[in-house]
Amino acid sequence: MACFLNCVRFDVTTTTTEKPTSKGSGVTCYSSWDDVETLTSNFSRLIGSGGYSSIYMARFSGSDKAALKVHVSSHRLYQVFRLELDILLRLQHPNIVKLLGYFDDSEETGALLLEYLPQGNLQEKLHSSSKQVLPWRNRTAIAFQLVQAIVHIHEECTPQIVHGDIKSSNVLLDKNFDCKLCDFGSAKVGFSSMVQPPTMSTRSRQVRMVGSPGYTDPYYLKTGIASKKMDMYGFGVVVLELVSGKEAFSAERGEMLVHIAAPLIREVLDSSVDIAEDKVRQFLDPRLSRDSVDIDELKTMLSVAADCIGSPPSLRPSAVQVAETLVQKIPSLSFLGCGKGV
Ligand SMILES: Nc1ncnc2c1ncn2[C@@H]1O[C@H](COP(=O)(O)OP(=O)(O)OP(=O)(O)O)[C@@H](O)[C@H]1O
Repeated sequence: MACFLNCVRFDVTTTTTEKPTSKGSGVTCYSSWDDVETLTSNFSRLIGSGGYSSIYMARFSGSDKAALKVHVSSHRLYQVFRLELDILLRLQHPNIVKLLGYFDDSEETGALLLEYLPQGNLQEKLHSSSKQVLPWRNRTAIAFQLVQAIVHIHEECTPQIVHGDIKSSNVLLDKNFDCKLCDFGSAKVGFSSMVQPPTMSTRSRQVRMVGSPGYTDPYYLKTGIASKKMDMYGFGVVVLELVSGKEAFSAERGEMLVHIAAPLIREVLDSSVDIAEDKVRQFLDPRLSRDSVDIDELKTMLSVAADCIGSPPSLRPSAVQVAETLVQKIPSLSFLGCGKGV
């Protein structure tokens, strides 16, 4: 799909008398903080929070549910908001969270009004103690939809975008468990494949470099060089989560999933070894019935994850290559209409 490029930067004047305006893109620009309070019924229901923001339930156009992401009262967080706003204004893709509106005081407070995803984030879905187990076919579809979102930002947008923080809590699910990538606050814009981040203060450098435990590309940690391949690393970890049902990082045990999976991954990458079916199945999320999962699909998911977290980054596949592999080797994806456009 062609990237939505007709984005304009809007200068917003904060007054309490102006009415919200709908721009050509269908994105509403709210000019008063009162509007934001009204949308969220005075911030009455918190539905999520992250390192940079708080997310509240909102009502859009008086009735439709929406999510309001607020970055308040800090110049640094305002810059994160501004970056995310500029990016979301450019993006239009079925697997990327949709921007409905925003508030911007041009100084230190910003808010993004986003479509509401009722099934929350993938991390909660996979790792909470809820009895509801995400079926295998949804897991393969989520992997495929996520990689399509990455194809869009890496290859179809001008300038290209590296997300910079691919992880399961940044994958939201709609009522059909279709996935939407969110949180572009760590994105890097405008490079073809690799770029060294600009010089940063020691403090902000630490914030950026540490990343999300369990998901951060070791190559990025070592060099500070961001690239599309760091997104592929994060994607590989999410696929390991989908397969195993294990968290990317267990604070309790101080364990990273990539380390737990390492011996199996080594065998998967060693094409001379035909791995025993039993060994592969042992890695599968124990909440899934073993018989419900086709062994070849399981091997495909593992081998995609193995390639994506491999070293050096230059040998990792592109998002386009992963999308092609998934659709070729997991026939159920074509039945779901997932193969379109690949
Ligand atoms: N549109 C939405 N619909 C439903 N829930 C949402 C929505 N947007 C965000 N959330 C919830 O809020 C959480 C945090 O959102 P998000 O990752 O955008 O915030 P952040 O401050 O950028 O977090 P991070 O610490 O990852 O940078 C999500 O994991 C999800 O649970």
